[in-house]
Amino acid sequence: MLRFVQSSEGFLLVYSITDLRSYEYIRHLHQHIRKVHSDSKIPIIIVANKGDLLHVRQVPSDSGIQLANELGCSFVEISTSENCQDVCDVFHHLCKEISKHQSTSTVEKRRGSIMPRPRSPNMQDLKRRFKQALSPKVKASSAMA
Ligand SMILES: Nc1nc2c(ncn2[C@@H]2O[C@H](COP(=O)(O)OP(=O)(O)OP(=O)(O)O)[C@@H](O)[C@H]2O)c(=O)[nH]1
Repeated sequence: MLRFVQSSEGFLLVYSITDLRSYEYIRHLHQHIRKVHSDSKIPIIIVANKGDLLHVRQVPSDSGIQLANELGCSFVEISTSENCQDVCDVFHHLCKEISKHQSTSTVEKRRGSIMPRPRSPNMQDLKRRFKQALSPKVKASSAMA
């Protein structure tokens, strides 16, 4: 699993709204991703599946939203069996987030590689440094006199 997490550029963390344990496991998966990827902005979407099984729901939508906010992820509730378009949309959304993330991190890397130009010394600074350099000599010569 580590190998897959390392080589991935984005994640869909899926739980079932009918299974509280699968929801609780999301936090653990998220921690694992964070350990492997130091980049805190790697795209992660939390997906609540089986949205059609409302009569056996164990996880309210609000809990999913709350968790996603807390972990800084996107959130969507879907039903893979009722609406396969939802599945396409989730993957599409993830791909968009990955490409956005990659373009911003490339810009940041470029910015980081540009060395700041050394500031040329201004006259005030030169005067101050000149005085500083002279002052021990002045003291020494007055002590001799
Ligand atoms: N009603 C409903 N059933 C679903 C949905 N998604 C998957 N299922 C059903 O849930 C069962 C398990 O689906 P799998 O794709 O095998 O997924 P799994 O990870 O093994 O999931 P679990 O067995 O539920 O832990 C299958 O019978 C699917 O048809 C959904 O959105 N709604």
